[in-house]
Amino acid sequence: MTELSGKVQTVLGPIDPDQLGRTMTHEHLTMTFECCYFSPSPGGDKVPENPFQMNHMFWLRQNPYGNHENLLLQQENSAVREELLAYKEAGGGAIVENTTSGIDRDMSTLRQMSHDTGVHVIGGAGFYVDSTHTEATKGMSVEELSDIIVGEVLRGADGTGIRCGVIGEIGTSWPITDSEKRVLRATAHAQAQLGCPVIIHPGRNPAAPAQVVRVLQEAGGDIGKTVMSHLDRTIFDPGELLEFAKQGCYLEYDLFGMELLNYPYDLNVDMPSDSQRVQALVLLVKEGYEDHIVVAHDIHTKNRLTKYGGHGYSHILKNIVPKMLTRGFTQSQVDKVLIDNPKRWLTFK
Ligand SMILES: CCC(=O)NCCS(=O)(=O)O
Repeated sequence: MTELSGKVQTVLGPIDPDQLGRTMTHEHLTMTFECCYFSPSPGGDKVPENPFQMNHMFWLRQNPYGNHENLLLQQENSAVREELLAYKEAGGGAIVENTTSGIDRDMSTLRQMSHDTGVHVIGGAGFYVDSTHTEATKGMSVEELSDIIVGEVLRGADGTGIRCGVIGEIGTSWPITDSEKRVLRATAHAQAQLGCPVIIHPGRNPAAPAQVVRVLQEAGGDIGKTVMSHLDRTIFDPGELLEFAKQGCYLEYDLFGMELLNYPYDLNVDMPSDSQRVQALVLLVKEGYEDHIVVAHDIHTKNRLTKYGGHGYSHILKNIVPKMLTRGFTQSQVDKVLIDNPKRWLTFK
């Protein structure tokens, strides 16, 4: 299709897919999540100006979006570089960095981090959720949006010349907005032209993933080359999960390490524990979906870095994989989740 056919495109250039190794398919290394600040409930404890002290750590884990400083991951480049070295040491090979326009994508920093650590980094093209779309973005046609996305993959993003290797995370809300629908159609057009991987951030409703798939499909998208993110906070009923799995996209559990009592964006949601996430993966494997599962931590706040007492980017490799093996996964099934599925998804057609 293009000169990228059969390759994976990293921020340091195209590579042979076999070079990837174990891959987290949804992380952020540098970004801001200020768009999604969520004020702690009135009367609740407040953390002071400098929140990163031992006595505030439990509060931050429970209220990650209720403190402005916690949302500024882009201030932690040197800590993240150290974490990438630890990730490599733990057996990690690659990371898909899903920061798109709207949450401070920084391609030059990604390239530097990859260069310094030897971890392959795949950057993301396209746009995050509507609340971060500029007026200019909201005014664009599907064709104009698609041209931008294609340009970010073929020529580089944000004027850097550093090229994205995946479209997404493409942000959608619940209910989905008109601007987000246009971005989704543009994503499908760009994917049809490039034969590239796509990754979606669905709205926070169990019906959202299927709605997104419909919009992509109607616009000519390749669902078999698309990851649906955040299933752990989106679809809770096992029957609904298996119904959605029939769509044929990759099924991503990407909030490993995030355990909290009250999910601030929807208090009706009971955020699963890591053990419950593993149970969901076991169900998917039992039902024949082992070739469709991918996993990650989606680190997007400071408190999840090991520097601040968090789990870091190696948690899945160090703690979740052993748990998967005790819950019936074979080593070959673990390798599919960590190596084979990401590799197949990330390789350009
Ligand atoms: C930018 C990171 C992101 O979107 N993470 C998902 C957060 S949540 O929607 O699951 O709360």
